[in-house]
Amino acid sequence: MDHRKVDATGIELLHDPSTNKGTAFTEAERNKFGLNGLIPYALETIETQVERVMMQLSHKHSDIDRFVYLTGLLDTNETLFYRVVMSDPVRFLPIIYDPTIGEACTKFSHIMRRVRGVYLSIAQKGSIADSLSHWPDRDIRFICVTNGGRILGLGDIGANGMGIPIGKLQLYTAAGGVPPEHLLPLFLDAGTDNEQVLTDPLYVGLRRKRPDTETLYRFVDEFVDTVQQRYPHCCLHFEDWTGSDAVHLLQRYRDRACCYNDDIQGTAGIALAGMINALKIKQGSLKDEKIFFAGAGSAGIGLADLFVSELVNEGLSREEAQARIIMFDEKGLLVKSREDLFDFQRPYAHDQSPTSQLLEAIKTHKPTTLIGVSTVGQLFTQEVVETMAAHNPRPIIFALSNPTEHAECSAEQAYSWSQGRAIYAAGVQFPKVTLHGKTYLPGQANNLYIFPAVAMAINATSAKRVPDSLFIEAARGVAEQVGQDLLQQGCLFPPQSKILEISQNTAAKVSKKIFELGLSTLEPPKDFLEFIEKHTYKAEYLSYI
Ligand SMILES: NC(=O)C1=CN([C@@H]2O[C@H](COP(=O)(O)OP(=O)(O)OC[C@H]3O[C@@H](n4cnc5c(N)ncnc54)[C@H](OP(=O)(O)O)[C@@H]3O)[C@@H](O)[C@H]2O)C=CC1
Ligand SMILES: CC(=O)C(=O)O
Ligand SMILES: [Mg+2]
Repeated sequence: MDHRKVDATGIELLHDPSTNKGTAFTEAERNKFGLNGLIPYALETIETQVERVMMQLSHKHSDIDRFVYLTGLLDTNETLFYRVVMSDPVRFLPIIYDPTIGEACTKFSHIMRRVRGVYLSIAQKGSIADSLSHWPDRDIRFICVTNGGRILGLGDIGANGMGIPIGKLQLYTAAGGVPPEHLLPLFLDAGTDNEQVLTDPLYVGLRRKRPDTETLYRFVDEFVDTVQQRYPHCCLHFEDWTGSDAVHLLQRYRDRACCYNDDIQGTAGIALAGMINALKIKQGSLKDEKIFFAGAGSAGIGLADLFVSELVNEGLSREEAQARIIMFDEKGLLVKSREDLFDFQRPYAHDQSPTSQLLEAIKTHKPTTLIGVSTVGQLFTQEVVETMAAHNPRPIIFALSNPTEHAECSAEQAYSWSQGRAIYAAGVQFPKVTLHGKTYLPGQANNLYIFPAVAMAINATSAKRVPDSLFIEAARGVAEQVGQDLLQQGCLFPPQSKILEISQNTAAKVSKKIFELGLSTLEPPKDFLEFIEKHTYKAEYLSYI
């Protein structure tokens, strides 16, 4: 058993979830650390403790109850929490993450028991350094930060959105093997425009409307500067910001800080992985795809930009690549004559006639791929899917919006409305579908395959920056781990039962790229997988000295 030096004793040791082992403290530890009398007599193994957790979970009747129970476990015994979750990722990822986390966020202020992470409010602007200094002096390597501006497809839910950084960082460990002591979830509270939230008597955030963009960005500047001073090796992970802020803040910091935006870059990575494998199924090439995006926000733009980069890698000019992409938002097609577009949307506004009708736009443009990043559940109606199937022998349809009720169409709808011809994936894991005797296995096109692996690579290499090319590498790494057996059933992504192993393989590839790009000052390892494995967290109790 590996050793760990601890300073705490007695109750303090038991009440710190990162040191607590409960009934698994050994006799020697009980004697040495003043634990006798504080723990029942039995000396248990972690396996027995897992058995007890599973038994308690079997008495819960809904996923939100299981979420609350597991959150309580994390607050009590971190090692046991990760041991349970990592023992069966297929069962537990949908509980601690998407889709249950969507419900947990909407109820965040109501189900809250113990606070987790750091909350910095714009009301305390000017004193961020002081507030951040209250967090224990730890080697923080990653901060996942949101302002709750666009949580999944749920819109602005203010401080209730803190559930997302907490959940994303749990996946860093459970799916990517990044040690939990390096992780800090953080909420930048600049208010909310959501009236229902503002008038909820139990709401835990700042009760005021969001400020103008300039005021918000000055607040974020102060935050980024403070983090760089206090945690010089920290990578900032931006998550679920309002679309235009997400894109603009990434542009603002990407060249001067180690940071990335998961909705923009991580989502693009998983969509590219899906596309690589969809093209294997239809035996096509990316150059021949005409890609239609329903949604032109942070995820849509991130995907479009990464596809363009990949097409440029394949020899197309940037303009030729951009011409293969059509975008459609709440107001309709992105066309040159529109005056309401953001700078980052303009490259995708073509010289076309405007329309606000999705079906009409799809009929006119006859795309080969349709990607939903609109936040709008059921946007892909039967007619939309049938039109895609009428123009394409194998239409590619990705319904990426989360959680489940926000998916643009379900797996069953996509397969049945296309007579089983759609190559389909969604942001959530839909169950398999049997149609006319054939079984289809929809994959989960979720950035969960990308951000834990990229984070692990950044952690192991101490990378200084996080360029888009790392996400292209991650996409290739994920795509190549999907066997022919899965592709034959229409599944574009690797099995989540092996998520840690998959992330390690992906991280090995990404870390090699980090060294090639000169983004790490460490000595490159001979064996990248072994290098990643050495950095991987194991949910095992250490022996305390
Ligand atoms: N599967 C995954 O891994 C991921 C999934 N997502 C999901 O993608 C969705 C979008 O995220 P994100 O891009 O960050 O959000 P944004 O708010 O930045 O963008 C949403 C976009 O959808 C457009 N839109 C709204 N209503 C419609 C409509 N009826 N028809 C067409 N477009 C519409 C908006 O237009 P306008 O600006 O005009 O309102 C905007 O362009 C979310 O539901 C999120 O859960 C995000 C990241 C990862
Ligand atoms: C998965 C994710 O990041 C989102 O839906 O925003
Ligand atoms: Mg997100």
